[in-house]
Formats: sequence, structure tokens, C-alpha cells
Amino acid sequence: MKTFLVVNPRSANGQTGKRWAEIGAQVGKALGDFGHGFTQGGMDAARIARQALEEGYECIVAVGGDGTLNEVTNGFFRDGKPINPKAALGLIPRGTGGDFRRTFGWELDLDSSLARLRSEKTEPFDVGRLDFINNDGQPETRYFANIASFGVSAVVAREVNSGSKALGGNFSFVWGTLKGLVKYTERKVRLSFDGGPAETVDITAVAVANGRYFGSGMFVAPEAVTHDGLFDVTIWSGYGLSDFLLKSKGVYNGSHVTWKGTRRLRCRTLHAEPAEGEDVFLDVDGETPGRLPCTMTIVPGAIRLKV
Ligand SMILES: Nc1ncnc2c1ncn2[C@@H]1O[C@H](COP(=O)(O)OP(=O)(O)OP(=O)(O)O)[C@@H](O)[C@H]1O
Repeated sequence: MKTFLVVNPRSANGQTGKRWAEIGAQVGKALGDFGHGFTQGGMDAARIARQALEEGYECIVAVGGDGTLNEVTNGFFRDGKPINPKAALGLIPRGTGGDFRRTFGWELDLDSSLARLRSEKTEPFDVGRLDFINNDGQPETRYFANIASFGVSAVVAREVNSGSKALGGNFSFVWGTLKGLVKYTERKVRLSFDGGPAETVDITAVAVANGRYFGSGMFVAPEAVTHDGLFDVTIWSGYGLSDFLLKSKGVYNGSHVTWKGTRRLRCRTLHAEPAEGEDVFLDVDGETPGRLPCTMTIVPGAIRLKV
């Protein structure tokens, strides 16, 4: 398989760029010839991945964090269609958050990533399609690999992305969550699943999950599977700062699913809009590109994942 690496030199707090000579040499030893490109800013990874696919590369590897993986996933599509449905997506995880890799139990070490890339093994991978209102107020379509959510999670993501991740993913997310919960007030949204009637729900957050983790290790959708053609939706209602301070363990070990304020369901599409005119922001694989109203649609087995 002709392999191309899309490298975010700023991921892992800039360590990926600083250590590239060493990383690139090890990749070459393991895979032989490969192409690569460095990202320079927002959505550059999507552009580079798209171009590599159109040039005939068959395996595109994101070298970076969940944000880079999200952008590379977007690069697999042009005008709503996969560029090459047989092409494979790989990951060399280099991020601070690292939520995508947790679903698969992948470690951060380069050797195990290279073993995955060397092997022929792939599996079908569902992708989420999100139609939403972007930060410029315009309708936009974006794909997601892991989890899209709205409510307090997006306020937290804004806190984390505007602050420093230098203290480590986990600490910056815990700090961001505390700050986010102080700022956030419960939102009323109208939700409709698989085209059914809309229901009005008070939400702390709604996570629409392909993978299982967000927020640097929060086990929000413990039973999500990335090749079942379904979203696992987790709706959190009525939670506040005191819940996070007193019971956050349950959010990290998955036992929150038994709590009174947690509801779960599966669907193929979800439509969400604010019920009261307030902004409800989106978190899409850790990035914050816009707000509701939105429609999320699963694209079953859209690409193949190197596992
Ligand atoms: N050369 C660059 N300079 C500055 N920012 C960049 C550059 N290339 C990509 N980016 C930005 O980096 C972000 C993605 O970072 P990425 O997810 O790879 O790493 P991370 O933040 O360390 O990890 P995680 O998302 O897992 O916490 C995107 O917002 C993208 O716009």
C-alpha cells in the first residue's frame, strides 16, 4: 500500500515537529518509501490528505492528535463522497488528549503504531457526518471520526483549546471542565432521532459517539462500536460542578450510565436545535467549529481503518 503521512508538527505540544527526524527515520525503516506533508494550520490536514488520495496514495496516516485525525478523516471525502472507498486511514497518535486511540486500547509508543501500519489488517470504519452552523454563521458540513457533542462539553473544549495543554492532556481537561461547569447553565434543546418526533430536553451535554471516549479519558459511551452503523448517544441532564467534584470517577470509569441523569440510545441520525434561542455550541473531535442547529448522520463503513 502506498502510504502518506499527514504530520501536525505542533501536536504533542510541538514535540512531533522537534522529533520528526527521528520519527521519520523509524517510519522509513518500518514501511520503506512513504510520502509526507506538514500541516500549517486549521483544516490543512484535510487538504493534504485529499490531495494525497487523489494522487493515488492508498493509506493516509494522521500523525498528531484527535484534531489532526478529524481533519484527515475529512480529507477522505470530496463533495460528500469518499474519494477512494478502499483507501485506509491510519494513526500515529501524538496528541495531548488521545481519546480516539483509547477506544482501541492503542498505546502512544511509536513501535506499536508502526506494527499496526505494517500489518495488512483493516476493518470497516463508520464516520459521522455533521451539518451545522459554523463560527461565521454559515451552514457547513464536516465529518467526525470519534465523537461530536454539544452543551457543556463544547464550553470545556473552548476552555482547553484557548488555554495551555503544556500541563498535560488530563490536567488541562479537568481544569477546563471545572471552568466550563462554572460558566455553563443547562440548555433546552429539541432532539429528534431517526426522523422521529422532536422532544424537548434540558441538557448538560449530549454526546453522539462513534468511539467511546472524549474529554481526555471520559468514558462517555462505553458500548460504542466504530463499525456497527450506529451512533451511541449519551444525554446528560441536570449535572453541575458539584457532581463533577464529588463523583467524577463515574465519568472516567463509565458507571455514570447508571445515574439518574444519564440516558442512552442508539440511532442513525439525530437532529438538534436550540429550544430557546440561546447559542448551543458544538465540540467535534475536540475542535469547536460552530453551533446548533445540526444534523448528524452515520456513514456506515465509509472508510477502512488500520487496526
Ligand atoms: N503548523 C501548525 N501550527 C499551528 N497549529 C497547527 C499546525 N498544524 C495544525 N495545527 C492545529 O492543530 C490542531 C490539532 O492539533 P492535534 O489534535 O493534532 O494535537 P493536540 O492538540 O496535541 O492533540 P489532541 O487534539 O488529541 O488534544 C488543529 O486545530 C490545527 O489547526
